[in-house]
Amino acid sequence: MSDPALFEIRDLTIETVREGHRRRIVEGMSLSVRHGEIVGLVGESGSGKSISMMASVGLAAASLDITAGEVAFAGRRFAASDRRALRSNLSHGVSLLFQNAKGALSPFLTAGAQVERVLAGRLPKAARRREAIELFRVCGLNHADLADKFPHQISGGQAQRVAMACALATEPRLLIADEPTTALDVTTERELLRFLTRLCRERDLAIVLIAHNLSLVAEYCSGLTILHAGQIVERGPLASVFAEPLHPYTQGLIDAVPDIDDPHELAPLAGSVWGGRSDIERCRFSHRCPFARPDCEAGVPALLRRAGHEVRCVLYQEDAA
Ligand SMILES: Nc1ncnc2c1ncn2[C@@H]1O[C@H](COP(=O)(O)OP(=O)(O)OP(=O)(O)O)[C@@H](O)[C@H]1O
Repeated sequence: MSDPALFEIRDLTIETVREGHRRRIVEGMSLSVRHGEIVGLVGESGSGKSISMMASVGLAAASLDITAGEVAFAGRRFAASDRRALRSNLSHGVSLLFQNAKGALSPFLTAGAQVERVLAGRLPKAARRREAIELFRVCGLNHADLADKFPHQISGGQAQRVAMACALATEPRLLIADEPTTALDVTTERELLRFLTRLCRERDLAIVLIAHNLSLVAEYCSGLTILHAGQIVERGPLASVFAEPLHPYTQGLIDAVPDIDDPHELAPLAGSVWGGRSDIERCRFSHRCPFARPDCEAGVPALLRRAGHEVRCVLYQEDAA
């Protein structure tokens, strides 16, 4: 029997009302992560990655309507609309890591105090210093050198590691890392992601890695979900999606990745994420798709199993019949 999921989102739908019009910003989003697994959630800016993950832990803004969906964590199920139940049940097992830690850390607390402040939630005062030293070590930081420094006195990479130490201080089983390396240079980015991969193995920590950059995800994740305008267009084991990307959007994202062994002109994707018609149920990529045809706007294509993973595109509907 396969390992059951630690964390699962099923059919999450999020709506907003703007100028009297109801707008579905996430539609039927699902995602599953097993213990110790890293899965990537990829899509362009505005495609709904952050909002889906925030909603799944009860942190969606009050102005958003969670109209459908369920979240399961460590064997317990919750309605996705029950923000309070999600927050109180997931806050101990799930940590969040964002980009630009330097901006997110309190400028008035030293690096050591930031970590100890989180530890105060589960340890008596006397034990906090020892645990902070250990968390600094785990995150590749020297406590003696850095604990008394304020965020503006350390580098971006060090600040991100302090944020990671804060995230680990609650002993999470799942880390949601929302573009954690966007503000860092390429070398520090790789270092941090290698470090996260090691953590996964050593602590059985599961990670949802949110990213724009498909090449980054390709190196570190075992599963991949691709989101466009709030709809999943393709998902499955990373190796399978890369071996045979089926959706024109996935193909476009892959074509936009530079390849040192196969230099090619990078083709930016035409159009914008939310540029198409919003008054009908449709494939939300149709207005940008080079293969678009009338039935793309005749409803939302089903997610179908093809070539070892799943794809949502009318190009593959006929052979399903
Ligand atoms: N509180 C909110 N109220 C209304 N709309 C929102 C709210 N938060 C986000 N949105 C909209 O939801 C859509 C998805 O936003 P989201 O931040 O999830 O995108 P993303 O894929 O994470 O993008 P990025 O990579 O830039 O962070 C966007 O169109 C955004 O404008």
